Amino acid sequence: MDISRQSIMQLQCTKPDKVKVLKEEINVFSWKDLLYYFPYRYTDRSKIHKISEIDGRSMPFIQLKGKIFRYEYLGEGKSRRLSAVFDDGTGVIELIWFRSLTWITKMYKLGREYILFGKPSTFRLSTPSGSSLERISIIHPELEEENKFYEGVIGIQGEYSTTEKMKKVSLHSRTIKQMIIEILENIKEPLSETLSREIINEYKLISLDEAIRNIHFPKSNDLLQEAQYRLKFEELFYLQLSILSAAKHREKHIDGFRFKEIGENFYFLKNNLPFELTTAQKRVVNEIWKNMNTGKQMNRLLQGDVGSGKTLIALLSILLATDNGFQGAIMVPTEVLAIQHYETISRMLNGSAIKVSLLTGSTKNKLREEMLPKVKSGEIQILIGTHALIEDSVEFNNLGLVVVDEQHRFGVTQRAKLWNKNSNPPHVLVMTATPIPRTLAMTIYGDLDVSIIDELPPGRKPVDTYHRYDEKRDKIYEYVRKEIQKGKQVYIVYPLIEENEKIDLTNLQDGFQAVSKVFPEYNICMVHGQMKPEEKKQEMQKFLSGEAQIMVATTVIEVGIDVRNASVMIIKNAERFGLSQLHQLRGRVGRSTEQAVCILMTNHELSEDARKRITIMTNFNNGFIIAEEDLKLRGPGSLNGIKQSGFDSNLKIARLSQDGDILDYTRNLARRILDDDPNLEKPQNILLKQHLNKWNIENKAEWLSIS
Ligand SMILES: Nc1ncnc2c1ncn2[C@@H]1O[C@H](COP(=O)(O)OP(=O)(O)OP(=O)(O)O)[C@@H](O)[C@H]1O
Repeated sequence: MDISRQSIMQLQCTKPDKVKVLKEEINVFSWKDLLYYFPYRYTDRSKIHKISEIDGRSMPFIQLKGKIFRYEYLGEGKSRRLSAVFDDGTGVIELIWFRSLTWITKMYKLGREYILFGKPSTFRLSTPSGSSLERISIIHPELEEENKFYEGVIGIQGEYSTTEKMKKVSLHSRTIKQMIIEILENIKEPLSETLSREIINEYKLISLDEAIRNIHFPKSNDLLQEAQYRLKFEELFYLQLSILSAAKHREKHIDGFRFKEIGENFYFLKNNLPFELTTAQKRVVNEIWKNMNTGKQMNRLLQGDVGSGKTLIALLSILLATDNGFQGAIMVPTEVLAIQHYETISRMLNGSAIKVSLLTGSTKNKLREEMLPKVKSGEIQILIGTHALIEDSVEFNNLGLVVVDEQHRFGVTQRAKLWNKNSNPPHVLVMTATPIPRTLAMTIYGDLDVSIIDELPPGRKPVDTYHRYDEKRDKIYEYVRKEIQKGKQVYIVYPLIEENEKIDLTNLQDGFQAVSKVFPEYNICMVHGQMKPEEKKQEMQKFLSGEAQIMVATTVIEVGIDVRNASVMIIKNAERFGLSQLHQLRGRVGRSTEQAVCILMTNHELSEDARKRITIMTNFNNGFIIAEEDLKLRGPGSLNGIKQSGFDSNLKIARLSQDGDILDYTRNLARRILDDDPNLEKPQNILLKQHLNKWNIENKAEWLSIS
C-alpha cells in the first residue's frame, strides 16, 4: 500500500480541527508525514516497580501495575482535588488530580487493572499522636489499560513533541501515538523502500518498514538505534544527493557572470576608508574577485570571527558587481541589522553616485511601490533587507552578487529563492561568524569554496569577561556609572525567559524600569523584537548617535550590531544563553582599540552545563575555540534527545553537528553514484531518482531537481 497517496482526509471527516492544527503546526498533511513525525525522546519503561520498593526521594519515575479501589474529593476552592488509592498487591499509594476532575472517575474504572507511570513525591504528614508519617503520592499520573496499547505500554516509549495549539485541540503526545498505531495496524504490507537494495546491503541497513515501526515503538534499544541510523542515513543521503546533483547541474549548464573591472565604485570606498584593510581582508577580497572573474558562478562561504570586518568585505565585493554594471543584494536575518547595514553602507558611500535602498517586511506599501520599479530597472544598485527580498514581487534588472549574512537563520530554500531571481544565477557569498566544520558547511551550503578572515583589525584587545552573581548588582552598576562618566556606552541584555512574547516583554520592561531608577541621570534606550520598526529605528539611532548611554535589549542585538563606542556589556541570566549566542553577544563590544568588558550575571542555581559555558566564556575569546567547546559540550545524541541546533531545522531526525560519520558516508556515496551516473538513469538508480524528486518537492527544493 502506498501510504503517501492516502490523504489524511479520513481523519478530516471525524476530527477536522485536529487535522487543521496538524497541518499548521507540524506540517503533517498525510499519513506518511505522520509516520515521519518521530518521537523527540524516549523513556525506558521496561521495568514494573513494586510499591513496597518505592523510594519517593530517589526515583525520578516509577511504573506500577495495579488497581484503583477508591476515589475521594478533598479540599475546597483552588485546592480542591481528586484523590485515589492505587494498590498493586505489595502496598498502596495515593494518586492526585487537581484539574478536570469528573472525567477521571469515568475513564479509570475501580477494580480494573492499569499500568501507571508517574513521578513519585513524598509528603510528610503529622499524625494525631504527634509523630510524622511519610506518604507517597503521584500527581497527575499516566494510566493505561495494558492491552490497549500497541506492543503494550511496557518497553521503550517514544514521546512526541506538541505545541500549545495542538494541546488546545487535545493533540497530546498520546493522541499522536494512537494515530500512528492505527496507521501501522492498517498497513498490511511492508512499507515500500526508499533506498536501493545495493545501498541497504552495502551499509547493512534495516528495511524502511522495520525502521519506521521501531522508531515509533522500539522492540529493544538495539533496534531503536538501528532504526535511527537507517532513517538518518536516508535523510542525509537524499540531502547530499540533492545538493550534489544541483551542483553538478550548475557546473555543467550555468555560466557565471564575469566581473572584469575593478572600477571607481570599489576605489571610492577603498580610498576613503579611515583604516588599512588587514592582510586577511586583502587576501579574501582577492579570492572573491578572482572567483567572480573566472566565468564560473561563485558559491563562497566567508568565515570570520565577530568583528573581523566581514561586512566591509561584503560591501567591497558588491561594489565590484556595480563596477561591472550589475546589481548587488545583502540579505540579513533581522530587521535591526538590515537597518544598521543600510545606514552604515549609505554613510560609507556618501559622495558616490551609487543608489542604495532598504527593504524589510515593514517597508510601507507606498515606499515599496516606488522602490520596486527602480530595482527592476536597475536604478537601485544595492538592495539591503531581510527575507522580504525573496518575495516574488521583488525583481532585479541584473542581480550579479547576493550576500547572505547568514548566522544559520535562513533555510537552504530561502537562499535558493534569492539566487533564482535571474535567469542566470548570481554569484553568492554567505557570511558567517560561527566557524563550521567543512563537511558540515558543504552540507548546508552545497559545493562551495571557503574564505577565512583569521585576523582581527589591529589593536583589538580580548574582551575581559567576568562572572558575577546577582547580589553584586550594586557594585556592577557602580562600575557602569564610572565607565559612562569616561564617555563609554553600555549594553544590558535580557534573555527570552518564558518563550512567551508577553511575559518576555514584561521582563524586559521591568528591567528597563529598574535600570532607569538606578541611572536617572542618563538616557536609556530599549530595543526588542516586537517593537514597531520605526520605534526600533529611533531607539537604535539614539544609541548609535551617542544620545543614549545605555541600551537595554533582548538578543535582537546579537547579530552584527556595530557601535564602536560601546565597550561594556552586562548579560543578565547568562546561564540561559547558549555558548555561540553568548559569543555573538559579547562580539558587540570590543569593536575598537578600547579595552572592553563583559559581565555575565547569574544566580547561584547553575546547572553543571551552564557553569561550564560560563567558564568557557571567561577563559576564551576566540570564536573557533568556543565553537569547538560548544560541540564537545552538546556531545553526541542520547536517549533523551537534544534540542535542534540551528543547522538542523529542516531535518526530521539527523543532527548535522552529531552525525558527522553518517554525513561522510552518505556524501561519499552520493558523490560516487553521481560520478558514475549523473542523471541517475541506470536501472539500479531509478528508485533513487524517483525519491530524489519526491524529496526535492517535499523539501520545497524543486530548484534542485535534475531533469
Ligand atoms: N581593517 C580594519 N581596521 C580597522 N577597523 C576595521 C577594519 N575592518 C573593519 N573595521 C571596523 O571593525 C568593525 C567591525 O567590522 P564589521 O562590522 O565589518 O565586522 P563583522 O565581521 O561583520 O562583525 P560581526 O560578525 O560581529 O557582525 C566595524 O566598525 C568596521 O568599520
